[in-house]
Amino acid sequence: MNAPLLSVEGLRLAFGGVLAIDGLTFAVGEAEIVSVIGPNGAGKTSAFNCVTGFYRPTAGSVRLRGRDITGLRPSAVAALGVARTFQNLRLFGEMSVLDNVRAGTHLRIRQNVLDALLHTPRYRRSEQESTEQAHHWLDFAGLRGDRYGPARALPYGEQRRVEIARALARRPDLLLLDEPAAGLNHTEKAEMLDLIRRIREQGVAIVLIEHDMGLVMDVSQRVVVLNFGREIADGPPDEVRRDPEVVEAYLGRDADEAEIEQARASVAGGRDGGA
Ligand SMILES: Nc1ncnc2c1ncn2[C@@H]1O[C@H](COP(=O)(O)OP(=O)(O)OP(=O)(O)O)[C@@H](O)[C@H]1O
Repeated sequence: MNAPLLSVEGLRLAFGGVLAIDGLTFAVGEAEIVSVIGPNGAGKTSAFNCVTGFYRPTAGSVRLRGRDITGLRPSAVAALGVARTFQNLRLFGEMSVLDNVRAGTHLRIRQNVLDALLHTPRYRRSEQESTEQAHHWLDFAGLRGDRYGPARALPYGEQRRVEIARALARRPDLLLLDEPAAGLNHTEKAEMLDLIRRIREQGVAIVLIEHDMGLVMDVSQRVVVLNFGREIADGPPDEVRRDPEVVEAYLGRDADEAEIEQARASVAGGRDGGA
């Protein structure tokens, strides 16, 4: 049997005395969408940082198509086909929107220094190709704003699209999205849901951290739940949303009946369930 695209096994991460992740195991198949959910501080972003090489886990392994990538540098992980976005946007604010995305294409389009210095036809062709691809991914991400002005001038929701376009320009097999719908209004969230689905249709697998349960339950094939660094559930959305331990994690132990009902509705997602 083929190894899954991503497999995380027995991951642990300690910061001094704080155990941010305490034994996380999950796998992501090709073109699959897996969400990682959990209350604030549960360890979700830390898990992303371990997968993408920003943190070296204290124990456990991260494998990409069976190859051990634990502890590789972020650039090495990216070169193997893993792209990510950040909870707090990390665009080059003064750079044009187009150049931000062109920067994403440079992993794929190789240039050498001599070509660049001499502006050879080969260099001009590769620059042209990079620009065309950047436009393509900005179109794909549904950017409406000005592409030639500085990225920081775009509204927040548009900047999120640029960040995703830049990640896609790397042509990843696996994309990690850290709270892509945070701060978006209702219409923008619906468009984000559509974009995530279209990314998957391109054959890209997605790991999603997201607090909007409606979005998570709609788009995911599987949901992994973390609580205080510990994995408490891994299964299809329908199963996870009924799991009593998951409902409790979102609530605490001392909740009354009404609060439990409310949390159940929230984890259930759907029309009224957006967190
Ligand atoms: N660089 C760090 N140094 C020390 N502790 C950290 C560091 N990064 C995260 N932590 C701690 O690790 C735990 C998990 O944090 P993490 O940011 O991964 O949670 P999260 O589930 O992504 O939360 P949120 O939903 O609020 O983004 C928290 O207790 C946090 O305070």
